[in-house]
Amino acid sequence: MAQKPQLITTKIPPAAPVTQNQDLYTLGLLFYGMKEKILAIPGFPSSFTTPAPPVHRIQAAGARAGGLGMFATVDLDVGDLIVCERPIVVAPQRLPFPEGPDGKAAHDMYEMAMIFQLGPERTDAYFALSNCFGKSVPEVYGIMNTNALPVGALPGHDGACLAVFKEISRVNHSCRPNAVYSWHLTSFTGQLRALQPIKKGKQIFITYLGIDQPRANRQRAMLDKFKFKCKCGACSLSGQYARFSDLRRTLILAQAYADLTRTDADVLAWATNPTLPDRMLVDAAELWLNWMIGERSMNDVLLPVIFSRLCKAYAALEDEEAVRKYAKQAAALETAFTGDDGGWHAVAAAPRNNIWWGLRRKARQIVDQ
Ligand SMILES: C[S@@+](CC[C@H](N)C(=O)[O-])C[C@H]1O[C@@H](n2cnc3c(N)ncnc32)[C@H](O)[C@@H]1O
Repeated sequence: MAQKPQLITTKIPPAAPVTQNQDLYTLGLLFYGMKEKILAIPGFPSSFTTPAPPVHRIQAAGARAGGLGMFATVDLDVGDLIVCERPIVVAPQRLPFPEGPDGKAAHDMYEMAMIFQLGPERTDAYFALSNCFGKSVPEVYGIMNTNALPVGALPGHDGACLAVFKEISRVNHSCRPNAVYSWHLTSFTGQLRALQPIKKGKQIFITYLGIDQPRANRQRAMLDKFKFKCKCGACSLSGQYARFSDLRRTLILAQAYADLTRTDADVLAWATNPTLPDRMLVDAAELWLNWMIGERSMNDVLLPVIFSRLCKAYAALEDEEAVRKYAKQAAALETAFTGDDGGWHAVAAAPRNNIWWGLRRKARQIVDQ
């Protein structure tokens, strides 16, 4: 019979800096062998910085989202780092907890191990987080499922893993988010960045689940997984505005899949065929971009494709201003999603230094000869 994977509780990174700063280490509820593979990542753990003094505050969230929430304490621009932190706990998404009385014993054991290894401050921070499952599941598990954010696959385990944070886990959900969370493996941190300009005093929202879905699907999923009825701006629309929003989101999702299969070949086909209208590609790409911005549904698959098309097509049309504008916008959003501009600042700095530059004119010259 196959051996069941063994779960252990362990500190990551190693305990050395713990005495100086409790916030530097994470408790891993991991399968045996994972910790060694994580520690073997080249450069692990890399250092990280977070804004000091902080640019956010945790306070009562108000009517639209229950309990506490995170608020900006300064004006923030697209791509600005709001907070970077090591999680309190990481764990595989699917924990092989046994059912029945054995399951209760296993939870009690993990709870004890967590409290023992986390120390009082981090334990208090963990158990102060919200638990939307009440007493229907053991508390450690309820808090984990209410607050965990994705960290993808960690070395040594094929399935998805999750992380619970002291600060980032306080961010409420909106189907029109103004911030985005991302995970950085080498520094073992979660990062929160602005997805649009956020004014001082405004609440910061991320999205918990895919939001390129009609409202009914989003609300069902939110109720199922997080036990609340979303009352965000998009969910509060009525009549034709609600139908329009549903339609736009459905089309954005469909387009994201369609654009995945496209390559530069169709940009080249347009650029080198002067009989096709000049604005054929840019009109379509600007429509998708405006819809995404209108819904604040920045599909991270579609967005790079759209910006890449816009910059190539406007370079082919020799519109320096437009290339610069879209490359700057792409740099800010790419930074928001990944922490890195993805090379877009270089495109913005030299719009003519681009193999697509002037392709339409050259194609016309060839036809005219
Ligand atoms: C990760 S916690 C967010 C922080 C939480 N509000 C707190 O007080 O710690 C997730 C829980 O917050 C609440 N929540 C988050 N977004 C919400 C929203 N848009 N509307 C209502 N409740 C929301 C729900 O109870 C949900 O289960």
